[in-house]
Amino acid sequence: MLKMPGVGSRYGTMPLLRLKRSGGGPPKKGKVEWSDRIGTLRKIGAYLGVHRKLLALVVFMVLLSSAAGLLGPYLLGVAVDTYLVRRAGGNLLVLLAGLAGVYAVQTGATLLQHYWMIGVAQRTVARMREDLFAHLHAVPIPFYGKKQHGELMSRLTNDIDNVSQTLSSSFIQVFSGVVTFAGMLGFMLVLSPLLTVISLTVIPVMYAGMKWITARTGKLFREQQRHMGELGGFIEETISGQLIVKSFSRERERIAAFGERNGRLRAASYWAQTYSGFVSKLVIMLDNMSFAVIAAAGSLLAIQGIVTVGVIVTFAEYARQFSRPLNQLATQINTMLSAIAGAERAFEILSETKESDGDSADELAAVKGEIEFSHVSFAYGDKGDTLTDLTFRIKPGQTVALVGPTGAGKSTVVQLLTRFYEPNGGHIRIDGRDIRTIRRQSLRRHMGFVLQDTVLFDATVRDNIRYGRLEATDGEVERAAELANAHSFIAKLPEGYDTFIREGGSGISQGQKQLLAIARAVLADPSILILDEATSSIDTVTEIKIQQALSRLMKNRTSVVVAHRLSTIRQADLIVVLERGKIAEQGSHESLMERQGVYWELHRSKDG
Ligand SMILES: Nc1ncnc2c1ncn2[C@@H]1O[C@H](COP(=O)(O)OP(=O)(O)OP(=O)(O)O)[C@@H](O)[C@H]1O
Repeated sequence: MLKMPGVGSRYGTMPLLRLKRSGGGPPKKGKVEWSDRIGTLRKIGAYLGVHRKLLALVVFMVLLSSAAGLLGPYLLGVAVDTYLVRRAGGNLLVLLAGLAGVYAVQTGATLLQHYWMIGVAQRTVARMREDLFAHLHAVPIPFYGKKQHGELMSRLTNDIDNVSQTLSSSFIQVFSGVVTFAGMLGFMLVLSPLLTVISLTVIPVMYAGMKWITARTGKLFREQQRHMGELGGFIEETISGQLIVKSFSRERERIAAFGERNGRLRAASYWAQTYSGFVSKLVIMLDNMSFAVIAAAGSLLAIQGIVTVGVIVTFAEYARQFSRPLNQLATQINTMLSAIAGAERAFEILSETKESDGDSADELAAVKGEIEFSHVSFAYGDKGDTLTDLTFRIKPGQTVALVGPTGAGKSTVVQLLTRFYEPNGGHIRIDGRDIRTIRRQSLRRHMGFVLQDTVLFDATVRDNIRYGRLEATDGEVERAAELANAHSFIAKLPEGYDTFIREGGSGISQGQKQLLAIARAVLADPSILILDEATSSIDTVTEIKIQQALSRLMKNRTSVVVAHRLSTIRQADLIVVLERGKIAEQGSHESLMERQGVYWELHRSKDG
């Protein structure tokens, strides 16, 4: 059966019964290098750079709100000294109005910075998602065979979501934390260097505590994301493979295997959350400590007349806010580390090499349809040769049937012809031209596929057929369905051509799906047809309909058939019999029967 790795036969390629996985996701690194993180930050920076102007506005608003936040406590201190301590005259109302104004500016600036930053963040992650999605279409097909689909989905959703949340809030918080802290320090130094030094004594304790925590949380968040991806992959696999799970009564094993993965995610999340939770507790404790230190030291200094009561009020107010920027820094650094971990996983996809056509490859104009394999050899990775020295040729409009036992290499021939894989030796030519010199998209545009496992999208029957040629009119779609013998069953559907097909075509039989696939190919009208005959038993009436439709489709069209039905094989112009990757024999049905070789044996056993 023709299997596009991870794309074609769902059940065929799925490791459903493999209970112990070595783990999906990126290879586990012992230590996260800062250079890796900086690389990721640079990439995020490049995305953010597009919104420079909005970011500049955000930065301005952060500066404004931080400045207002600093000015408030200072004015409060002045008020205390002026009106309470010295009982000096003056207009208290003006000062209070000034204070109200400062806090109003702070609130306004905070709201605006939030509003603009969300705009930047959402646009940035939307572009990341788009780039990732586009890149998924640019990577070669073997990539999909290596990755769990749900795990890939998790990178596009969970991981990007993490980046989105961080950009929306953490960025501002960290920046304003730094600005506020620096400003506060400046103010404090001007007011009383001695009290400043005393208040800062808690910082080394805080720093040591934070360092201890963040060293653990970064790694734990990566683990958490990795396990989340793995679990996502497992869920996706289970949902799409429910039929197989149920047919083999493997529900219990499946649930147990889920439990194992869920347990790993729980453990990773538990420790990640626990450690990151420590941060805020630590900060509150230090906050109280610094308040106590300022109150005690400040009172002593005030008694000696070194500082005024107003300065203590300002310091105490700062002390209350002191921990806020540091807290923000610390907690947000955790969130940011988690987001960087997510971004790293997302960018990992972007760093996958794209399917490259090479500089010399160009478009393929009209195709007559001659196909030639000349001494073609191929191996999947460093496994031994899957195909060895394949040579055969068909003229335009002819049909070649690939036959042979399972695993002989029939599908691999098709994978090479479509350039999903490249041969290690020999040449494949279409109309005498080596396909390596043809752009993949251009090559595939001349090909039509009718595969065993027809993939239908969540769309109407009409649009599913139209997938063959997007600009086709409704009339052309219906004409194609008629030629494909699909019209009569479509007409009986509740809403005819406008019936919506859900979840890959549930509610439509296997045979009907094939008829739709044939209609798609009829509409696409390709020069070369790639056909993977269904092995599954289909009722006789539908079988006849499919046969009829296929004969119409194959007429005057070069066809490469991974053949299972004797009728198709018999009518083929050339039968290539494969055995363990080599051509055992080739020729027409009559000539091969006459030889009484492998084909003759195969034919006899099928007949019997
Ligand atoms: N993506 C892959 N990676 C590694 N090995 C593969 C891959 N696809 C197929 N193979 C191996 O290559 C050999 C030929 O496989 P292929 O699918 O071409 O056989 P086939 O004749 O089409 O079989 P069937 O009739 O069962 O579909 C098999 O041994 C198979 O295990």
